[in-house]
Amino acid sequence: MSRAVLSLGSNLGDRLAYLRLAVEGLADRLVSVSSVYQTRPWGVQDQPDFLNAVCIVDDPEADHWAWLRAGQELERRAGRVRQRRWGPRTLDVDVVTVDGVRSDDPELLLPHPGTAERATVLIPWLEIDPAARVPGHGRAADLLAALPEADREAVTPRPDLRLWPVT
Ligand SMILES: Nc1ncnc2c1ncn2[C@@H]1O[C@H](COP(=O)(O)OP(=O)(O)OP(=O)(O)O)[C@@H](O)[C@H]1O
Ligand SMILES: Nc1nc2c(c(=O)[nH]1)N=C(CO)CN2
Repeated sequence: MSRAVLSLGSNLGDRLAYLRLAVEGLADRLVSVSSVYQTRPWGVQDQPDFLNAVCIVDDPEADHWAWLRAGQELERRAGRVRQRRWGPRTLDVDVVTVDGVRSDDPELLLPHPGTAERATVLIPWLEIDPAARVPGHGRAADLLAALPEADREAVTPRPDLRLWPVT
């Protein structure tokens, strides 16, 4: 069994449609999907706000590389053009964790290196798994509590945007 946590983000075009495309592409492996959050950009700040969400997926056949490929295939379907690091994108799928796997291969770093500092990942993840842990870093709830208040305030729930189920 392989259970992965995937972070979804979009800040170009029809952002909700791109997040839905990702969730629909994962539908047969979905365990749970967070609400949608509107988030101020970190990294490169002169770009539009993101919509972010996190989903938990499960597939007995999939190893961590399979989850990376699945995410990249979804980005391809969303017509993602790889431009600058941390820049705007139609769809970003990051593999946050896969079970307790640790990897320092630059093609697939696990857990995803930004996780412990990103309220945009921790808040949606904790919504669907309050006991979440980042391998090597501890409880997601403690990591979130240690972030500056401004980081947490930059993440706003958007209950008006339904991601899953779509109907
Ligand atoms: N855990 C991971 N999830 C997704 N991609 C990863 C992961 N670890 C390494 N990568 C690699 O990162 C590259 C994609 O980076 P990308 O352009 O999406 O970075 P970014 O989204 O701008 O920044 P960040 O990864 O810090 O969010 C791919 O080549 C992929 O192989
Ligand atoms: N708020 C927010 N900012 C970002 C995000 C993201 O998903 N949400 N992703 C980035 C590239 O990985 C860069 N900046």
